[in-house]
Amino acid sequence: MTDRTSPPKISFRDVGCRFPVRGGHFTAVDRVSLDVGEREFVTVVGPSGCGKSTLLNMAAGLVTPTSGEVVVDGRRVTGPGPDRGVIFQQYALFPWLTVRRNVEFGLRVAGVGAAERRRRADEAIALVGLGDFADALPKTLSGGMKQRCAIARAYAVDPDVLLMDEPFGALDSLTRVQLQEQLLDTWSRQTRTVVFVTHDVEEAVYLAGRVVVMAARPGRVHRIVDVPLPYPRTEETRLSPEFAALRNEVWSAVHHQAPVEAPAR
Ligand SMILES: Nc1ncnc2c1ncn2[C@@H]1O[C@H](COP(=O)(O)OP(=O)(O)OP(=O)(O)O)[C@@H](O)[C@H]1O
Repeated sequence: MTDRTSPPKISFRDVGCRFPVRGGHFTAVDRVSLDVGEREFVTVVGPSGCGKSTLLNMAAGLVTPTSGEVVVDGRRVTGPGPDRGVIFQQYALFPWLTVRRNVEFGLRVAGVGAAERRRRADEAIALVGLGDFADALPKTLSGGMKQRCAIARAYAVDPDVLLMDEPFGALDSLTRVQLQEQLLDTWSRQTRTVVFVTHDVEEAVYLAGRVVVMAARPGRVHRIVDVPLPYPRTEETRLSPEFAALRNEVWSAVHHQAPVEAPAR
């Protein structure tokens, strides 16, 4: 499904990010180089604080790199854009708007006319299985349904790239599995490139064609693990010995990272 021979969809080119802290700087991401192909599904895992969100936010244009650059479709990222949809762990829905109005919001901002807005919103709502709840307010929805709504909002704008930061992190494991399957199903039918940050090694392997394992202090790419399991992935995939072997490999890469040596004085 992925074409890694054509020019990359997203290129992290020697990208770094330092945040000012009292008395100096903290290097959150250090010289990361990574190409993500058109239609590729890449997951990013690593210990807490290793810079996963910062990396994603640089691709989203929400954080500016302090060195290097992120390039999408050959253009340097200088800010957010409709070509990149971002989904966070917190649903960030407007509580006073119905599901449909929430989903229409980005389209309204983009100046899409009312009829087209409605059509695209309803299509995205149906895609995430919320068709019966289009007129519901967020407070009447479960956590999983709220997250489906947030995903529908990103889908409606029809971005080429989906940047997802722990989108299922707050959900119970059953809902999480359902949303993983729905995401893969949608991804397989569309032409989207996905970068998905997670703490969950099993989730990382289940979804991805490649898992990027990051290391902390400073945040950098530690290893990249190919996941040559065929799509569509199913329960059988999760129970297969190949899946278990890959999960163990990624788990070891995350949990047995060599300690960072103190810099030479
Ligand atoms: N605006 C900021 N100012 C200062 N330090 C920051 C800022 N944003 C992030 N950091 C630091 O950069 C490091 C990387 O943060 P980041 O949120 O990218 O890590 P992460 O891998 O996503 O963590 P987690 O898995 O816990 O969400 C952390 O040590 C964090 O404290």
